[in-house]
Amino acid sequence: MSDELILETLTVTKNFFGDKSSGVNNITLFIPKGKITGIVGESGSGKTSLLKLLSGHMKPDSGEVFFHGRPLPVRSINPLQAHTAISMVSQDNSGMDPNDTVWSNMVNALPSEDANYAIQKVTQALNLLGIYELREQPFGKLSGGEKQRVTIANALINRPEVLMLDEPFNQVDANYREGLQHDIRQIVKEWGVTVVLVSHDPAELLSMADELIVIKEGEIVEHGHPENLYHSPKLLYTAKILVRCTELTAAQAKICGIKSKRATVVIYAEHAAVSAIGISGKWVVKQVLFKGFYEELIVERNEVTLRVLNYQLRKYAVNSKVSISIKKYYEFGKWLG
Ligand SMILES: Nc1ncnc2c1ncn2[C@@H]1O[C@H](COP(=O)(O)OP(=O)(O)OP(=O)(O)O)[C@@H](O)[C@H]1O
Repeated sequence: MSDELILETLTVTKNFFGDKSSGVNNITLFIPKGKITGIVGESGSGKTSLLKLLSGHMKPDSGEVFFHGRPLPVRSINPLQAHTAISMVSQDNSGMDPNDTVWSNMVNALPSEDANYAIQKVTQALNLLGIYELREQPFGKLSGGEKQRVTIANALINRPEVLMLDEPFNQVDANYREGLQHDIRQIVKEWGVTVVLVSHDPAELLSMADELIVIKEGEIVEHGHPENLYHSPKLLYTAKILVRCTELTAAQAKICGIKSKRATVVIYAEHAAVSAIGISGKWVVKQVLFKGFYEELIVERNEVTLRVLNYQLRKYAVNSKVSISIKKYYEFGKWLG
């Protein structure tokens, strides 16, 4: 059964300088209802522009955005029902007054002047994100992570159908980040809210998103289920964004024992195994990066540098000689770059 769609774009283009060098170009996409769609791409590829177009914050030069199958007009001073159904959390917490308390900030954002209604809504939203105790704090005095929680609570206050999140976890430490990710997944499950998530963190996108859209120079270049994109990327660009990997030329790949006629060979860190014994032992450990329950080794041979995962902690010291075996590799032609 195919997913019900909530947002669609049809050949949407928005350029800032009259040519294709900025913004987004000719984008047709479908956002499934009640799912988390992740948008990934290098810096400046057009992710935020796309969110603004999808939420009616920006008018396309051409093409159309549809919400529930109907054209979505650009926002004006009096927002339409469709606009209140789409809530956006931007990177800069804009819209929050740093000198005002969390409570006042949130009450002020509500359209109704009914005090009981406001108390109920704000209390609900703060509890949802587990931050009711922050209500009397000035927004500007909160930590980065607390600010993010408040901004997300504020965006959820009117129970939107779609929540757009533009790098919502970038100021948050690892523990807090996981808690916030968990809460958002819970809200998606319980409310059936649709999330569109822009992030630079591949681990976050792979674990949170149901669908991933890869964007490059303002165009969608690949899309699909995160697991499929991780294991079978069509483009080198996608592999480099999502995976801890090493990119080699065909000549460099030869040093790893790989014969390839393609322009580029990519080796994922988890597909290279290290051992202290073996016929070659020609690789030298250059760096040992402690990662908790595993290490990432940077090994070198004839100026070829590889990233390798190692689960036998402290087994290999810097400058020791090791053997490397490659279990799997990916080849990319020039035209797929
Ligand atoms: N209001 C604007 N005026 C002029 N150029 C803009 C404007 N907004 C975006 N751009 C340009 O359009 C391109 C895409 O920008 P956008 O912010 O959408 O990228 P992004 O993928 O979100 O980047 P990042 O990951 O760095 O946040 C960039 O070259 C940017 O400079």
